[in-house]
Amino acid sequence: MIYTITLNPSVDYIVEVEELNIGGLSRMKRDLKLPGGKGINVSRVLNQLGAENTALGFLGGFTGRYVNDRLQEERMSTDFVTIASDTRINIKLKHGEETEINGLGPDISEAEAEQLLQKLSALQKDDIVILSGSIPPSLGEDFYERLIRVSKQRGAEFVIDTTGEALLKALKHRPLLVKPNHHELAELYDTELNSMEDVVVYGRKLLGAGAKNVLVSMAAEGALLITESAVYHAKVPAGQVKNSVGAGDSMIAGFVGTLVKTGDPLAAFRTGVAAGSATAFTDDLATRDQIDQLLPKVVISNR
Ligand SMILES: Nc1ncnc2c1ncn2[C@@H]1O[C@H](COP(=O)(O)OP(=O)(O)O)[C@@H](O)[C@H]1O
Ligand SMILES: O=P(O)(O)OC[C@H]1O[C@](O)(COP(=O)(O)O)[C@@H](O)[C@@H]1O
Repeated sequence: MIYTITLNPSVDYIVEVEELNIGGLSRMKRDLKLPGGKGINVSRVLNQLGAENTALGFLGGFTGRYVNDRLQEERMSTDFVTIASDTRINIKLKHGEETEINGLGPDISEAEAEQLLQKLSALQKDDIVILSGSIPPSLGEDFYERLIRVSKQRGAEFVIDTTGEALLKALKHRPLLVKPNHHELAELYDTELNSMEDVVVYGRKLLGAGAKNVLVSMAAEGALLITESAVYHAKVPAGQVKNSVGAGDSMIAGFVGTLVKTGDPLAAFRTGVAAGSATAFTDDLATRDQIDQLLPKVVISNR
């Protein structure tokens, strides 16, 4: 069974303006509210792929109820801890470019945090826990490590998609997969990545530090899969980008969902890339049909 954990869900408020008048008034051309947060996005795409999973994390207030209602409409399996504070609202501003303003996240008490840790005591050997997104400051930077320790004690594997110290600290616990984008990878090692070779060199460092599989996503430039035995590059299929929010999460869902089903990292990579691109080419997250259509158009080569 796959579990996703979203410590910091959101209502993603997508706003499109013709022109952005900083310091003046801009009128919206279009707006859209979506249930967000990285693990929640992973769960929604896993559902599309028919991969059984349960979404865990914290939800609170009117925004938390909105996210929960939307997930129930999609008949998702969820087991969130209800918290006293409001789930955040993240602004995704489209004005030719995409500008994102993400909230820090709500206050979460130790008692609420403990409730989530308790839920992990039901994990079983070979379950997969996907830890995705930022940590609300009230939980403390080491919260992922607490979740990883409990997961490992129960014999579960884990995937982690976060940034900075929290990612570096997780590596020694041997994640099944990490998926930084190329900007996050550069930031992690305080460097600049000027070529694909540079990306491979720094991607391999993540492998050396403990990750079993490394995916480095590079938006329109595709992605790299780096394993102990090989390095592959995938070119993305052609298409019109509508909303790339959630592309990385979709990629993780495609990869993990297919790896669990087939045990084949290359098939998993192909589905991951197709799912990422299918999400970039649609307003909301990708559907199964959209992913299936792109699968044969993903070109993978050995590096
Ligand atoms: N502009 C795009 N065109 C085609 N595919 C894209 C585009 N943006 C993202 N994708 C797909 O989604 C994957 C993840 O996107 P990326 O933006 O790198 O991740 P993140 O959302 O984590 O920053 C990419 O590897 C690619 O397969
Ligand atoms: O927890 P963070 O890092 O603030 O990210 C949360 C945001 O990431 C998203 O999950 C999208 O992530 P990706 O575009 O990286 O896939 C949004 O739904 C959400 O607003």
